[in-house]
Amino acid sequence: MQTFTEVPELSLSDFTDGDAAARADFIAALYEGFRYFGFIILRDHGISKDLLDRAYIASADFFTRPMDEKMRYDSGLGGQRGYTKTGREQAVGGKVPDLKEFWHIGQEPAEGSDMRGVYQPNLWPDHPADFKETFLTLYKALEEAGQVMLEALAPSLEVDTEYFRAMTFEGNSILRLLHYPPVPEDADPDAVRAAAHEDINLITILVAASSSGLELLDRNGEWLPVEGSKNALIVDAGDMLARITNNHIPATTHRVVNPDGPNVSRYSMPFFLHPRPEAQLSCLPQFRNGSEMPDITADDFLQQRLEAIGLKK
Ligand SMILES: O=C(O)CCC(=O)C(=O)O
Ligand SMILES: [Fe+2]
Repeated sequence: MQTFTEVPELSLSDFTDGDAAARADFIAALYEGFRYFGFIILRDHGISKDLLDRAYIASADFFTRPMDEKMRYDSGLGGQRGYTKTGREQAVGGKVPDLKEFWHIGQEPAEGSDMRGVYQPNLWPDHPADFKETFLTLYKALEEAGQVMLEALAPSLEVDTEYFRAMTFEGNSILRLLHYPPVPEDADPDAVRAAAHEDINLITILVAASSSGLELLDRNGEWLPVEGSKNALIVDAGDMLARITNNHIPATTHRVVNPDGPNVSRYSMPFFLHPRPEAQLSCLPQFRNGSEMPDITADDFLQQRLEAIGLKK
């Protein structure tokens, strides 16, 4: 296994527009970065700066509204749609909730799709006016970026190019708009912006945050800051990918620490790429060695994990 001291940064255009050699290099670098860290940084991903800027403006516009307005969109659906206030979600086994509030946007299957009605409907705030259009566009762009990343990973995992695209087609993916407010003076001393956790899903595409704080736990047990260049995407593997590869691709533990500089808000936007609910998370035959986890559907696994993090009623 290739070893690294920093999270590698890759250019997606090598894969999407490069010649055969550039594509092969991208495929190899993605695999090596994912294998070692479960994380890579992605630039030249084709998602426009204008869309990312609009998304950050719309997100900050919503989160700075009065609490009673935000609470109108508290769906009570176990936090899977609309607004969730601070104090609700905590990492598996955590003692205190994270210092964050967030908004969840789910899949909107195409007209005529047999997935219509399967997912909870999205909620949309009245303000800002471009919220729905902006985040449906961003959802689709990040979903496509995630599917391309899995397509690029497929040859290294010895699965068909279309394997992950079929598994995630109209899947139960979530776009999460996160706001970490300035840390309150009376915050529990143990509380952090996001306590150490692993993501539940296949992979996460994270629009690099408005400020630093994200750290991953490396193979030596040390916390390593993850800093993408401006407008880069951070891509990490979740438990579902670890499960089907029998931890060959690790779901790396990560966290968001409280600021040590100015105590200001932090915004980020992770997109959690999920399979379709009925997809089987069986370990691929090429990774079986007797230590693999039992078969489970993506939806059963998700429900177990939502309960563990306090987002299921
Ligand atoms: O805010 C970040 O940079 C990371 C958030 C995260 O890890 C998560 O929501 O799962
Ligand atoms: Fe995460």
